[in-house]
Amino acid sequence: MVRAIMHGCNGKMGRAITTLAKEDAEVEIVAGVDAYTEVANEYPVFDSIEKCDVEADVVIDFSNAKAVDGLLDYCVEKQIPVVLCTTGLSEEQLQEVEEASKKVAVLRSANMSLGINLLMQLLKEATKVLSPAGYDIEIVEKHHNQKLDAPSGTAIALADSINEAAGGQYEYVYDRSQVRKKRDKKELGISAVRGGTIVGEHEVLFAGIDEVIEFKHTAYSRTVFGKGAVEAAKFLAGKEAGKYDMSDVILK
Ligand SMILES: NC(=O)C1=CN([C@@H]2O[C@H](COP(=O)(O)OP(=O)(O)OC[C@H]3O[C@@H](n4cnc5c(N)ncnc54)[C@H](O)[C@@H]3O)[C@@H](O)[C@H]2O)C=CC1
Ligand SMILES: O=C(O)C1=N[C@H](C(=O)O)C[C@H](O)C1
Repeated sequence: MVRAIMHGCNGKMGRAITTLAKEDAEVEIVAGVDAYTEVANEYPVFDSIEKCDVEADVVIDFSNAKAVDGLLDYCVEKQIPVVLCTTGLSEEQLQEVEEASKKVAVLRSANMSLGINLLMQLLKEATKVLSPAGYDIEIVEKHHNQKLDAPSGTAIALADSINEAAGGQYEYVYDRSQVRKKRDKKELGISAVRGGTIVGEHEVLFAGIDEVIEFKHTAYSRTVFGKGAVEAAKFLAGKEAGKYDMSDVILK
């Protein structure tokens, strides 16, 4: 049985994972952490990770970028592997993730779903053919109106997969409203839409002369992310220090 601390336990994803863990005989949430504690939970809940004194094999994190620094310090100090799913991390924080992964196992992924992780592989193949052929590449993501960060971590991760396959030639463009010039071939546009309760949509367009190829992933519920996170937690428990990602869990 893998004992997990749910960091961000009272948020949308924390609640989804609490439900999934109850149905899974191989994982148990032994404690939660959340800045919001005004609800009843079936496990002890602390209002900050530093206060959590419950023994565990892994931390699952879906919280807030501001909470990630303290979480990494805690996991390094207690030597607990961490599945880091929070998005919107700064460049400095990504560097801290690198440093932490030298001392403890860290699995960071902006998207825990099987579909998006497969899409990242497919995009690399498409890019190798369509980028040299001059196709323009644009990403459009849509999310609910409660989301704090934009563009989504997934949109950036999809762009990074494309750029890796293209030898790093693309520059990401998030806003065209301040310039009056034609699109450069080396641009990779990323646009964010926010509204209602959209769980998560990502579209990648390869636009050429007289044809457009579109890849689209739609998440219809948070369960797709939750299932991936639970599998990642089981995979990461007991692993040695290092940087892991979802391809280690689901695409091997
Ligand atoms: N990697 C993936 O597959 C996915 C990542 N996410 C990301 O996960 C994060 C959380 O998403 P949601 O659950 O939708 O957000 P949410 O806003 O519903 O939940 C976040 C929770 O974190 C809590 N929190 C805030 N500060 C905290 C702190 N210092 N310590 C502990 N808890 C704290 C909040 O009180 C809240 O309950 C976001 O960054 C989101 O983009 C969301 C879905 C999938
Ligand atoms: O905040 C969300 O909801 C989501 N965030 C992740 C992201 O930023 O990519 C993943 C998913 O799309 C849902």
